[in-house]
Amino acid sequence: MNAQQDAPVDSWRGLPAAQQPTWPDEQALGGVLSDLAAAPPLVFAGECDQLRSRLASVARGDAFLLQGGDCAETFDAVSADQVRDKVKTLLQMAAVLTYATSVPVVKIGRIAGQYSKPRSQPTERRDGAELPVYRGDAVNGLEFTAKSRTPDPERLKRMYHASAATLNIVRAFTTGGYADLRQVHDWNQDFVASSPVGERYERLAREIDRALAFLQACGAQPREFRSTEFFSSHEALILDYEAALTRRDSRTGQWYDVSGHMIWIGERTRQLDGAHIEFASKVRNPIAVKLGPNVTADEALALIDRLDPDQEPGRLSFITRMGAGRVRDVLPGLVEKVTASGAQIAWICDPMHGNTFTAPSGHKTRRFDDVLDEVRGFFEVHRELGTHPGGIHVELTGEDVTECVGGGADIRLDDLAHRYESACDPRLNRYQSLDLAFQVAELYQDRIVTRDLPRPATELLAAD
Ligand SMILES: O=C[C@H](O)[C@H](O)COP(=O)(O)O
Ligand SMILES: C=C(OP(=O)(O)O)C(=O)O
Repeated sequence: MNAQQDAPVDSWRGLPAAQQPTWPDEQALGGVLSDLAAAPPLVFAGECDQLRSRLASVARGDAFLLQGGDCAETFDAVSADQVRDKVKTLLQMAAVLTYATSVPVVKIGRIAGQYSKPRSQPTERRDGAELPVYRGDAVNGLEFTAKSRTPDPERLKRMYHASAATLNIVRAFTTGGYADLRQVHDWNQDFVASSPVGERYERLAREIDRALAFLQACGAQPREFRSTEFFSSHEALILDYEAALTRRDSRTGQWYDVSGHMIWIGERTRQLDGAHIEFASKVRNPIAVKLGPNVTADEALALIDRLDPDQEPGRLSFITRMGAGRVRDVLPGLVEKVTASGAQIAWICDPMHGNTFTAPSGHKTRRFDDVLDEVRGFFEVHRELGTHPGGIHVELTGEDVTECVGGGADIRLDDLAHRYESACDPRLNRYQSLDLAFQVAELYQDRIVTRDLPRPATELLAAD
């Protein structure tokens, strides 16, 4: 790949760019950006193409997407154990979903680049003091002091190195034997045995067990048992960073943002005439856009015109985050109009961002039941319209944190302070994530039955 300086993708500059940090020292920023422009790519164009083709299957209804990870990654959490636990949780969820959906599950982490956050307010007040709000480790520190909250461009370099280290660990875990499907299934069985609501999931776990035993008895040792494809993604928020990591692909001459396989544009930065959409329109990565409850179908169609004018399946995904109370009202009109336009979009449900509230203790939190209800609404709408519920996008961690309430272990509002570690929004913990995967699996199986599609052959073997 050629370095970005050869012919920068520059058309976004000069357009209104929401949510950008105010760097105190432009010269220092310039130095950092030229170092980043000369740095090796974090991902390769061919890998982004591979993901685009996997997402094309999602858009066509032949695959399901599981995208998940931290709300905000932090530099301190770049450790083998923490990255492993996140990947492990996603692999466990994916195993259940693969069985239930009988289609490939495309796995994408909110990982190795999710270091910047759009915020509702520019400043935060505590005990009479007002300071700039925390915008993610790529920009400033979480600690409430003037020094820590001052944006520091050197952090962009730390983001690059943290992403590289994380990707290295992810690649090792997903291809080095750790992801072996039989081992992942053993972990799931442990979860079913130890979860207070595990009984509910026993049937599914037993069916998977039998399917694996059957394949083993047949002598099947597919490579896919031992390693798995796993892609990275993050919100493309700080455009100076993303542009510095944009390279021309020597094979095709096209531009790729090599900071991650998929990038998404958030609900707060998706203005049609804004810099983020312009930047995303110029790179060949698969792109996702978050759509909140106030989006109009015309806006969605205009986004397709800007980002996917050739209507290429896999190029564009819409991640809807309507809230449990709105999804059934807002989503149908949107899906109907987009489908009528002929565009093949992958529809993904983010059941987190429309369901946040502040607990009496002051913690931002989400109810597991609301999360599940939004996913249920998403499935209902797609079932009604005969369209494909393409996947879920979730904020989660592999740790036993107490940030969201409810789920099998029934975390209560009073428990939130016990282990609340998110640097920004609340994540499902490991148990809540697996609960969600089992429940989504059930929803998907209901859909298979409803649409009268063939049941998974392995399921027919499991005569309950
Ligand atoms: O993750 C999403 C946003 O960055 C986050 O919800 C914004 O939070 P705020 O409303 O506390 O700024
Ligand atoms: C900020 C985020 O979401 P949204 O843009 O949907 O608010 C996010 O997913 O981190």
